Amino acid sequence: MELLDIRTLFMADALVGLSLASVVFVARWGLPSQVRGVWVWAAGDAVAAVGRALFVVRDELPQMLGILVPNSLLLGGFLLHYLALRLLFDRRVPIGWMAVAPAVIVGSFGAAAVFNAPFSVRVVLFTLLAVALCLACAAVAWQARQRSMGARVMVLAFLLMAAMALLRVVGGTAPGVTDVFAMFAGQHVSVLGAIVLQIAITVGYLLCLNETLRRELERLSGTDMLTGAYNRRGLLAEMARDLDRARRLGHPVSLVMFDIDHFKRVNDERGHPVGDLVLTAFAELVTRRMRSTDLLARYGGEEFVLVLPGATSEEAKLVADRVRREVPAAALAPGLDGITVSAGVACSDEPGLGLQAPSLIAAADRRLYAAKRTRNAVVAHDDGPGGPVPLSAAA
Ligand SMILES: Nc1nc2c(ncn2[C@@H]2O[C@H](COP(=O)(O)OP(=O)(O)OP(=O)(O)O)[C@@H](O)[C@H]2O)c(=O)[nH]1
Repeated sequence: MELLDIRTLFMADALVGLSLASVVFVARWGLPSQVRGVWVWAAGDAVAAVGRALFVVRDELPQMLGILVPNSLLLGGFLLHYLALRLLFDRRVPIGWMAVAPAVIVGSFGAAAVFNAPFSVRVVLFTLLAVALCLACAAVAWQARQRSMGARVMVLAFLLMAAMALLRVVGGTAPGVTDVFAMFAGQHVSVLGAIVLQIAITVGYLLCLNETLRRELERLSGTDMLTGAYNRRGLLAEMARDLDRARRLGHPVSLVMFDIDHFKRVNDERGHPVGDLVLTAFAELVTRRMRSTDLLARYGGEEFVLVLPGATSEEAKLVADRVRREVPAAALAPGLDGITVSAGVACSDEPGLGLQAPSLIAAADRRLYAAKRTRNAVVAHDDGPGGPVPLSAAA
C-alpha cells in the first residue's frame, strides 16, 4: 500500500471527479427543460474535484487558504449534489438551509484556520459536516427509491460514504497524526473508497436522469398535444391501472363519452384555430370539475372520455348532465356560446359490463350514438329493442 502515495491518490480522485463532471455536463445537452438541476450536479462534481486538487498543493498556499478553501470546496460539492437531487426529484428547495449551510462550512473552517486548530479537530469537523450532507443526500434519494433504481444506488453509496468518513476519524484523530497526507490507519482505504463511491453516486444520478427521461417520454406519448388531456394510448394505460385498483377494492368504475355537437360547423364557419380553442376550453371545463382520481382523455377529434373511478352510474350521469348544462353558457371561444355536447354513460356495475375497458368504452359509445339522435343529451342505458333513449335532452 505504501507504494500508493496519498497525494497521488488525491490527484487521481480529483481527476475522476473532473471526468465525472464533464460526463454529466455533456449529458445535459438536449435534455428537456423539465429535467432540472443537471448542471448543478456537474458543478458539484467539479467543485469537489478542485477541492481535492487543492489539498495536493496546499503546502504551497498560505495556511488560511490551504485549510479554508479545499475543505469548503469539498463540502460545497456535497451541498450542490443535495440541491441537484432536490431539483431532479421535484422537491421544494429549502432556501434558508441552502443559505445557512455554506455560511456554517466557511465559518467553521475559517475559524479552524484562524485559530490554527489541530488536524484531529479539523478531521472531526469535516467528518461531522460531510456525514450530515451525505445523510441529507441519501434522505432525498430515499424518497424516490420505489420508482428509481438510480435512487437506490445513490442511497447505498451516500450511506457508505458517510460510514467511511466516520471510520476515517478513528485513524485521523490518533496521536501523532498531524496532516491530511499522514499514513494513518485506513487512509488508503478511505481515499480509494471515495474514488469508487463518487463514481457510484454519479452513475446512480445518471440512472435517475435516464429514468426521469423515460417517464417524461411515456407521459408525452400518452398526452394529447392540443388539450393536455390523455390521448387514447394514455387513456388505455391509465384506465388499466384504475380498473386493477377497482378490482382490488371492489369499487365500480364509470365512464362518460362526450362529443361536441356540430363541431364541423365551428371549423367551417370560424376556422380551425377557433375549433382548437373550443376543444381546449372544453377539456379545461371538464378538468375543473373533475376529482383528482378522475381522468380525462381526448378519444378522437371532438370526442372525449371521462373515467370516474368509484362513481356509480347515477353519479356519472349527474356529472355528465352537469357538463352538458354548463357548456352552452360557457363561451368556449370568444363570441361563441350556445355550443352543446352529447354524452353516453356506462358503469361497470351494470349487468354484462364489468371492469373491462373495451366493454365500458363500447357501451358508452353506443349510448353516445343514441344521444346524438337529439344532440344536447345524456344517455345512460341501452333501452330495449327500440335502442337507447336519451335520459336528458334540451328543452
Ligand atoms: N379544429 C380542430 N378540428 C378537429 C380536430 N380533430 C378533428 N376535428 C374536426 O372535427 C370535425 C368532426 O366533424 P363530425 O364528425 O362531422 O362531427 P360534428 O360536426 O360534431 O357532428 P355531430 O358529431 O354529428 O354533431 C371535423 O370537421 C374534423 O375536421 C382538431 O384537432 N382541431
